[in-house]
Amino acid sequence: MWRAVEEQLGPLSEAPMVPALQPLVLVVSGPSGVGKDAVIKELQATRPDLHFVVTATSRPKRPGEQHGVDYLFVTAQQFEEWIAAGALLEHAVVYGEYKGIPLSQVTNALSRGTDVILRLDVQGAATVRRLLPGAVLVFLVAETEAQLVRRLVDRKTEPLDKMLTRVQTAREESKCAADFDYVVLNRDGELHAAVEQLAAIILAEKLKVARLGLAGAA
Ligand SMILES: Nc1ncnc2c1ncn2[C@@H]1O[C@H](COP(=O)(O)OP(=O)(O)OP(=O)(O)O)[C@@H](O)[C@H]1O
Repeated sequence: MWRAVEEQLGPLSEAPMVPALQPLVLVVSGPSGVGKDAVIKELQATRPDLHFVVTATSRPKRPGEQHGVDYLFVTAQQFEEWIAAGALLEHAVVYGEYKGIPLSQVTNALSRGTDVILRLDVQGAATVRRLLPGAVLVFLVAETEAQLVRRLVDRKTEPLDKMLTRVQTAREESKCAADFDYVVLNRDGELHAAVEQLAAIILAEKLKVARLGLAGAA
């Protein structure tokens, strides 16, 4: 039968129908207190195949945070040297402290074929959209503004003046969802559901025809 098919239609190709999946860059963003760190930590626990970029910051460590794990805690001077050397993909002053993404972490992971997860504030996400147009941008939201502030208050990491700035900024940033590709609702007590949704986004994005280079291939 095989031979008959080949005789009628010519040799049957053993070439893969689908090229190897390309690594992607996924940005998790959203206002302060929405749960970016919490969601990323939970995703990290189940997905050793992803590279979670360790953001550099000049802000002081919060209790329980570890250098090189939660953030790279560096001095403002070190930060400025990195900026001058072009060693950061993106950087900004957020609530009076530097935050930035070491470029080498991103390029090294992508060249190994590994997907990269970035945690960025809203202005950083906009910068990455310009620099890496293929990046997938996810906007995390809480159920309500009140819920977001409850989380920040319960976290007990900000004094009142910093809290006011964060809530005011969150008000503005909450209007930015339209600049993102996906919105994920991080409901209180349902972190796991938000993490599952992120994993679903990663999978769907990797299988997109355009990303596989198949668009217009016919
Ligand atoms: N789904 C959830 N249910 C209950 N608590 C949550 C949930 N998600 C996050 N939290 C808690 O809310 C607080 C804020 O979360 P987290 O620190 O991850 O926010 P963030 O977006 O990273 O904030 P920032 O930008 O200020 O660093 C933390 O104490 C975290 O444990």
